[in-house]
Amino acid sequence: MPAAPPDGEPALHVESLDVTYGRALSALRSVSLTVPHGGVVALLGANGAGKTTLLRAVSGTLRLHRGAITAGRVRYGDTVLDGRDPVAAVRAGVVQVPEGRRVFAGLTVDENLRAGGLGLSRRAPAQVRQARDRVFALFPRLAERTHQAAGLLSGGEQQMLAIGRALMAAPRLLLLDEPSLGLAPQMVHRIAEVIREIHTQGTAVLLVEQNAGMALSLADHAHVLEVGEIGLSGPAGELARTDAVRRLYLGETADGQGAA
Ligand SMILES: Nc1ncnc2c1ncn2[C@@H]1O[C@H](COP(=O)(O)OP(=O)(O)OP(=O)(O)O)[C@@H](O)[C@H]1O
Repeated sequence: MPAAPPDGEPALHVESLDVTYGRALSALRSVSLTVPHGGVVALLGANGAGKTTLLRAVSGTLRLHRGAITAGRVRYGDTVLDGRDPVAAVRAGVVQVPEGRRVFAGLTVDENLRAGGLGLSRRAPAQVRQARDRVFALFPRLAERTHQAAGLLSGGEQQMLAIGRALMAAPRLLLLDEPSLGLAPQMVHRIAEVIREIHTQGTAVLLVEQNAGMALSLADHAHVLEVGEIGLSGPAGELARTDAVRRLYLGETADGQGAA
């Protein structure tokens, strides 16, 4: 892995990015943002705004979905990422947890975790053990279920496993796509705590969330995507106070009350 930039310095650079699917569908237009080393950045937006597409462009999984970068570029430090090579992204230290907590249902918890470092050059068993210990410290429930088939875990536990599997690659930047989707409030709270802990341990996070309240409480900085373009950007606390974000994403009515 290349050397990390100093804390707080931009590490991920998305520069004037255009992405299309197939020949015609333009999903992102001239999107620019940065994620600082060790920072948390939230990406909000309505369904279909292009949030997942942006994560795919960074994690190198665009091509799997017939998408391509047609202008601009993505780089992590000095490494240019072309949207087509997930292994290059993992080697640069960038790992995505896809939406829908896709775990290997027929494999055990332990086997799922072992799959997490694949693509990296062979690591010493001690390094793998260290990565797994870190995951188990964050998610004691997984430690109690190492030999259980992942498909038998609850939804929240599967989300923990999906995050844990990504952490096995010891990322510098974790891309999280809707980690709270479909989870009970208590589990959403737990996932938020875990994201905070991951950040405290020095991993940067780019967080896509429909739960804007949670995302803005975790992030330093946030962007709102509107139909493929960045509409609003700013410090998370400031964005949370803008009328548009309060109404559209935090469920407040025009008189400032919470929606029923
Ligand atoms: N594989 C694909 N092929 C064609 N079009 C796609 C593909 N994936 C996404 N799109 C389109 O690209 C646009 C952006 O979709 P994307 O999934 O990135 O949005 P999103 O903000 O993540 O939405 P959601 O919150 O619903 O997941 C949408 O118009 C969507 O229909």
